Amino acid sequence: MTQATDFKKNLRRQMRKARRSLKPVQQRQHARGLLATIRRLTQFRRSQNIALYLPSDGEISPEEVIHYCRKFGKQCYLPVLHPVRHNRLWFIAYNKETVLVNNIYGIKEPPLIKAPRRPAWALDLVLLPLVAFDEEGGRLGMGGGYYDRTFAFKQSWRKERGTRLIGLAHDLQKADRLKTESWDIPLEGVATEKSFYNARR
Ligand SMILES: Nc1nc2c(c(=O)[nH]1)N(C=O)[C@@H](CNc1ccc(C(=O)N[C@@H](CCC(=O)O)C(=O)O)cc1)CN2
Ligand SMILES: Nc1ncnc2c1ncn2[C@@H]1O[C@H](COP(=O)(O)OP(=O)(O)OP(=O)(O)O)[C@@H](O)[C@H]1O
Repeated sequence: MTQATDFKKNLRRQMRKARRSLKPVQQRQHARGLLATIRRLTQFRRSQNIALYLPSDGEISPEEVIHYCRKFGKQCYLPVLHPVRHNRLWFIAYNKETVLVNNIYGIKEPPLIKAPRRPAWALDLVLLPLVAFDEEGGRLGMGGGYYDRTFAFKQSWRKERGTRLIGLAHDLQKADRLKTESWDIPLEGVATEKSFYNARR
């Protein structure tokens, strides 16, 4: 194994452990703090179709953001593992009536049958989960390459066009500058319970 992969593996283990160690009361505070960070962003205010996720493995919870979206008539979507195309995501509408099932990782997702889905490029904003981030928009995920593959089309688009990608994390998931791989899709920023780290300064 190369030194770089070793580094990623260790960082993943360390950050996943740190976020899992947060107490329920801290998780709830962070979920509220995250909403306070997000609702101020123009990128969020202007967006109508927004993809989020349901938290797992100690991830910061976007559930307060989901409630806020519903209250203000924004449509939420959840990622669903693509049944055929390897390591890609589909985005399915998520409403109060949506029934959820566990995917292979034990993360809740809407079932695919008959559900209205939206192509990745037609989402206004994607609030994506991550394991570690840096202030330049670098992201380390769970290692499946799901988001990188699904949003690979962004590499050929002008930066300011199309679907906007913002990472969500606990502030403690901030790392020193992460080495970017050729396939990594840069984030335009990362929102935590404390701040918004704008990578486009
Ligand atoms: N809440 C949430 N939903 C998400 C993601 C995410 O990171 N968080 N994903 C972001 O991509 C996708 C799922 N990707 C995932 C990739 C790996 C593992 C995982 O737990 N891996 C195990 C080993 C896997 C195995 O059993 O083979 C591990 O590392 O312990 C989980 C989710 C789509 N949905
Ligand atoms: N656009 C792509 N095309 C083909 N393979 C890709 C692409 N993007 C990523 N991969 C592959 O996916 C694997 C996992 O990538 P990486 O470790 O960067 O995932 P991650 O961003 O941490 O995971 P996730 O996006 O699921 O949270 C790598 O081996 C990489 O080669």
